[in-house]
Amino acid sequence: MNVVPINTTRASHSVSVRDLTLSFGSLTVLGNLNLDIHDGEFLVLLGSSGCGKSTLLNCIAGLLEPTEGQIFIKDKNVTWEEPKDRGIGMVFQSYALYPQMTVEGNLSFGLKVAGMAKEEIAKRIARAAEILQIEPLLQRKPAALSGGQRQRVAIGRALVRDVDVFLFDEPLSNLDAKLRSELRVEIKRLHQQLKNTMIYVTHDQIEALTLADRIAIMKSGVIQQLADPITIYNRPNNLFVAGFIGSPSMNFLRGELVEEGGRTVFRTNNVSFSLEGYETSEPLIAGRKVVLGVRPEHIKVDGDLAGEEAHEAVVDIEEPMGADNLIWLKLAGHTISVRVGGARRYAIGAQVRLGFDMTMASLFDAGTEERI
Ligand SMILES: Nc1ncnc2c1ncn2[C@@H]1O[C@H](COP(=O)(O)OP(=O)(O)OP(=O)(O)O)[C@@H](O)[C@H]1O
Repeated sequence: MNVVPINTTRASHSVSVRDLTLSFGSLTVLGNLNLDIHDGEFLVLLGSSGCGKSTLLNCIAGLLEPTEGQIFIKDKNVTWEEPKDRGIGMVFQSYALYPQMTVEGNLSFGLKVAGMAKEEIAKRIARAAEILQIEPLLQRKPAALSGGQRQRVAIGRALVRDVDVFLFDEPLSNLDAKLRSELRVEIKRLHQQLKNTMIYVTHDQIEALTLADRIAIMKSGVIQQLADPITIYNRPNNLFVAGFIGSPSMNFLRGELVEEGGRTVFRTNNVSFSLEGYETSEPLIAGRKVVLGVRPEHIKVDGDLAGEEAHEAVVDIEEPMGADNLIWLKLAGHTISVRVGGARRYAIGAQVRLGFDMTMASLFDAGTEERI
């Protein structure tokens, strides 16, 4: 008889959240939430303000005690462990540096308190300073640092602790746009270099799409979809995810599935759209009220069309954005946006022909709002 050791049947999880419920009095912020984060994974918790992402991160960090459920880090049940005993390092939106200490003092403080040997502390600070390129700043105090430099020091403080898991709570949201994109690239490089598990909270979809191995997109304390960024972008689970990700937003057309010439087509305001190329494992049954979602870059205009079905539309307004030109058009009683190359310009009122790339479209049930 073959005996399979229990732990070989389980995937390697760095962090596991099991049936987590967190309530503040009568307000349940997280209800029965489950999430497994792989070893070395960069997981982004994404959602709008108040959806519970910081609450989830704080439960993992040990800053909030779950009402129910358990949390495992590296297969150890840490539900009742102190934050300092969880093998985590946390980086917050506010840098929380000690103003009276130098950068070096800030980096070494926690290690000194933990009683670490001087040589080991020096070694760790040198390594962190090199990785984060803050060597020239070590003797400065936080007041003499820019926001980006302060946040690097805050990351350094987590780095010197040599933790298994990094937790980031909107670390870039206090920085201006340019710094934010620079530090975003650095955090990505840091992850590629260290290969630690990182859990990163943000409401910024660009941060989520660019940094994440997987995104957990949340609404009202519930994970709506957990998948890699391309899947989230191209095959959103439901209307909420489809509308949250993408800028400008996906175009949504409300209508109905109808039978026409032996095929099921999408019909809205008396205009029919072929669904040829749309992939689904469900049968498309006539009579169902649906929402058709198409991203602005998945609509072909005039010369891009290659003999597929096309519809007349009228240019309403255009927004040139340099590399791209976003045109807003009236089509079948809807206003939709289409992304074309920056060099292509359209006169207001011009008539164009549009074709939807149904292989990239999304169809949702109008009632449940779930993907078909
Ligand atoms: N200590 C608390 N007492 C009562 N309610 C709280 C407490 N902390 C958070 N909440 C509530 O829990 C919900 C989730 O808050 P949380 O901070 O997790 O949201 P978030 O998604 O991180 O949003 P943000 O991006 O604004 O921080 C909110 O409705 C918030 O008002």
